[in-house]
Amino acid sequence: MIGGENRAPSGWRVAVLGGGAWGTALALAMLRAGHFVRLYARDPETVAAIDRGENPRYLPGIAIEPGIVATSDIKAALDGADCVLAVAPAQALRAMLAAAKDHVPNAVPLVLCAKGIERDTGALLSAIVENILPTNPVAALSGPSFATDVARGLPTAVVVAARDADLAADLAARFSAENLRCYSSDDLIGVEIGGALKNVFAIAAGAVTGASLGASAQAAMVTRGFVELRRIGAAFGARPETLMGLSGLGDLLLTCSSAQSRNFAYGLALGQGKPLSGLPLAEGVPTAAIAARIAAERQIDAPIITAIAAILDGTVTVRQAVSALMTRPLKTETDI
Ligand SMILES: NC(=O)c1ccc[n+]([C@@H]2O[C@H](COP(=O)([O-])OP(=O)(O)OC[C@H]3O[C@@H](n4cnc5c(N)ncnc54)[C@H](O)[C@@H]3O)[C@@H](O)[C@H]2O)c1
Ligand SMILES: O=P(O)(O)OC[C@H](O)CO
Repeated sequence: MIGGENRAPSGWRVAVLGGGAWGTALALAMLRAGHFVRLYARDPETVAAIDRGENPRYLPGIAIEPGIVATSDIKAALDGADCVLAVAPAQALRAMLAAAKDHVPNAVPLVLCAKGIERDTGALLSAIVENILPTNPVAALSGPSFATDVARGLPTAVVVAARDADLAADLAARFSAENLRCYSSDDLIGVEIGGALKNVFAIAAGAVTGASLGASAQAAMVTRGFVELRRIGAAFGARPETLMGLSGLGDLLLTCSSAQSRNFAYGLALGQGKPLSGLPLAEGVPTAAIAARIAAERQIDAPIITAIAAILDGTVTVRQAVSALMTRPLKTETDI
């Protein structure tokens, strides 16, 4: 057991796994919601920095208020946890859960906070949890929420989803605080799909801006991208109203309109022909590849996703992709 527990009587012991931008911001959000928070960061330098009240690598310039117990010992982070937030990048989730597996208390909720689809398998992140931790109920927290905004305590609304509506509502109530408003949903798959696919379109939006294709092209891309998101969502059984909500349309609008988004910034560099190596995490890169494969396998018309995947793997240039998209056979707009 780690010392220094200071949770409110009604608070939970929340284990946050992942010491990057989002893990640190969510640890702060959980602290402000009255929980006792342990933050697992595999990098001891991050642990030392959080102990000093900062995380300069991932949240530069943001003060980390005292109260978070940081550790690079995953067993200690999980000991006695009432709830676990998984905040490693999507492609690292399986490895992190494998390391956590023997220490996650039985039956406590595992809340997915990453946004992506596993590139090698096409698995949604909830399927990975259900495979590795079959006795832990899965939830997902998603929606338009930049880590810096949440860490600064700026007003933010997200959705917490679980297959069990009562669990989703309970988690949403426990996670909400003055400046974090959590809606609940029982459409876990819908929330996952929206959060994963919006990253691909954020890259596309950045590329449109970077290549100076104009505001009209930007609006067209976001609108038609949302059609693709809805098509793929439907194939996975997502409810349309979920895709219209915070985790789908809401997050699409945020990340397609702000260079604060790392996916948008990645696309911007792509469109400008700048080097891509060394840029921060852009979850849309692996998700584009697997989403294009899923669309092809399931015969879902997803030309923008396919174009972004082809640009990212170097098969076509941005200009060639735009030309191909603009000269596709005409169709009715409502033909989704
Ligand atoms: N940053 C945001 O604004 C934000 C907001 C909402 C959702 N998200 C999502 O949260 C997820 C994480 O993003 P982030 O912003 O924290 O990324 P980040 O690059 O800031 O940090 C990633 C962290 O994960 C850790 N990590 C990587 N592999 C690991 C492993 N196998 N085991 C343990 N830790 C591992 C890294 O050490 C790092 O601390 C992504 O899916 C992202 O889409 C991010
Ligand atoms: O910086 P991005 O592009 O990873 O986006 C962060 C969040 O997903 C925004 O909701």
